[in-house]
Amino acid sequence: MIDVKDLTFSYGKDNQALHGLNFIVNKGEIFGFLGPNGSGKSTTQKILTGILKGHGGTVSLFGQDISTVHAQDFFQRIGVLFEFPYLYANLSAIDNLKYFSSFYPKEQVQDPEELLERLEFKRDFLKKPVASYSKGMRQRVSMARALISSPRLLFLDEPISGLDPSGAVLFRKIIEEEQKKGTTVFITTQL
Ligand SMILES: Nc1ncnc2c1ncn2[C@@H]1O[C@H](COP(=O)(O)OP(=O)(O)OP(=O)(O)O)[C@@H](O)[C@H]1O
Repeated sequence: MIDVKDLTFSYGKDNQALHGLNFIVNKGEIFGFLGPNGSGKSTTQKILTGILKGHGGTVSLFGQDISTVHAQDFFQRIGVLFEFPYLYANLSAIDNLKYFSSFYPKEQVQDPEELLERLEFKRDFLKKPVASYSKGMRQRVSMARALISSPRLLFLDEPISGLDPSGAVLFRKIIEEEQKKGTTVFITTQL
């Protein structure tokens, strides 16, 4: 599902973040990508999810080199939970999810309300703006955003950050449920 060969990346001339990284993730695996602060985890995930361009080496997802795949086709097949939640602060959880769903074919999209219920999101806040949410609530909406398109490949950057212990247990359960459906999960986390 993921094949990374000799991956290199530099921020500018003198700041090489990745020096020849190699790994393979098989279909249906939950793959933990671990490393201390500054070791290049987020940089790698950003390259794998098409956000950061200009890498050296090759990255293949679904058996295709990502630099040759059409952007829309690529984004419709993956789900991403970012390190910093990319949500619209003035929109509610439901409206954020409706907006992000509009980028995917209808038959692929999950019902936002059902998804948030699965993530044990407080019903009272469904229609309140994201700006009024706690960190854990935002993380639940971000997870819903990653799952909204029923992706076959899921990238999760520090998924349990900001969650209390019961939230962390819930997220682990959801990740395992996704794996049982055949989804491949790439989890970035610190050591
Ligand atoms: N936007 C950027 N501009 C310049 N250098 C960057 C940028 N983002 C990351 N770096 C550098 O690239 C290297 C890898 O950083 P990266 O954020 O990928 O590591 P990380 O393993 O995800 O760290 P953390 O666990 O702290 O999130 C670091 O030396 C960092 O300073």
